[in-house]
Amino acid sequence: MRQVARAARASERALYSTARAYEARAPLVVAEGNAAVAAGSHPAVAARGFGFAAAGAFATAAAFTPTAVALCAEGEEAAPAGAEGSAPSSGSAHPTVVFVLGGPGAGKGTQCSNIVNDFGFVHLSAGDLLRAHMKSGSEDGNMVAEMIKNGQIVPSVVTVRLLLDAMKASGKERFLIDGFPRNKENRDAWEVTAGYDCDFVLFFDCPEDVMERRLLGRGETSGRTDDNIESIKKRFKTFVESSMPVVDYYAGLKKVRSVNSDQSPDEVYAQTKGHFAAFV
Ligand SMILES: Nc1ncnc2c1ncn2[C@@H]1O[C@H](COP(=O)(O)OP(=O)(O)O)[C@@H](O)[C@H]1O
Ligand SMILES: Nc1ccn([C@@H]2O[C@H](COP(=O)(O)OP(=O)(O)O)[C@@H](O)[C@H]2O)c(=O)n1
Repeated sequence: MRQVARAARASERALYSTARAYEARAPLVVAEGNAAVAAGSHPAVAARGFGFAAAGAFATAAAFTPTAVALCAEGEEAAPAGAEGSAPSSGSAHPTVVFVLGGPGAGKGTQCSNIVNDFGFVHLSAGDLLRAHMKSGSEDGNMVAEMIKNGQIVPSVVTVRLLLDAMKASGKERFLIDGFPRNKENRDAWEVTAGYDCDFVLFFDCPEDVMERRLLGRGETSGRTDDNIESIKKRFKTFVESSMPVVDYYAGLKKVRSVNSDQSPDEVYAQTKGHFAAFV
């Protein structure tokens, strides 16, 4: 099984190189520095001219994606990572990546800080990276700002590049990737561009009314354009329609480690850290 998975990964790498080669023929996608993962699924982006090269590139990405997903289902990461507290085997060819998911206000950022302190992970929040990108005067800053305010998911071509650049810049090997992947396009883009899947998903489960109360509380000081009731409702809708299917997908692979986050921060952390016992 391991040999099969290794051989499959080698062929995935070969496909990935082909995707890279394709990239050279897709100028607008290259302008964002990403592989054959395009913004084509996002009408707002197409309307803003992101989608021009995307149509062809997206078709290519779609052709690669089933391979990556099949590997994810069969590969050797899937089985061991499902075990509570297990760490990836030593000599792993890629960094340890934990995707941290949960609704807006579920407490992802709060708990990530605790894990960083105790288990030596680097915390990368996709939302924080996007907000910094939006303020950096980048060409697509206005589009990102508008999408965040509307609770929409920014095209993966932007987010995956920000995440991979931040990982590289850190020089570290263990990452909590918070608020990502937020939809299927995010997930597929990650697998095609990074070339490997997460080790497991840490999922914070919290009722909507609790999250709403927390977000309105956070909004009193956060200065965030989306911590208001109108944006919050839109974010909840996006979470249910686009993000929960990703959690369900990983649950099907037995990669989800779930925590009830409708408790005090200390109680939530007591549960959370149990999932990281192998990383002490
Ligand atoms: N377990 C908890 N109980 C009560 N409030 C919490 C809890 N966890 C986080 N908070 C607060 O709720 C708000 C949202 O938490 P945060 O960690 O930013 O969530 P997320 O990153 O999932 O959006 C913050 O103001 C935070 O201080
Ligand atoms: N993978 C991601 C993560 C965040 N985002 C955007 O950033 C916003 C804020 O995300 P966040 O993770 O910082 O905040 P929460 O909604 O979890 O509190 C989302 O509502 C999206 O608009 C995105 O487009 N793609």
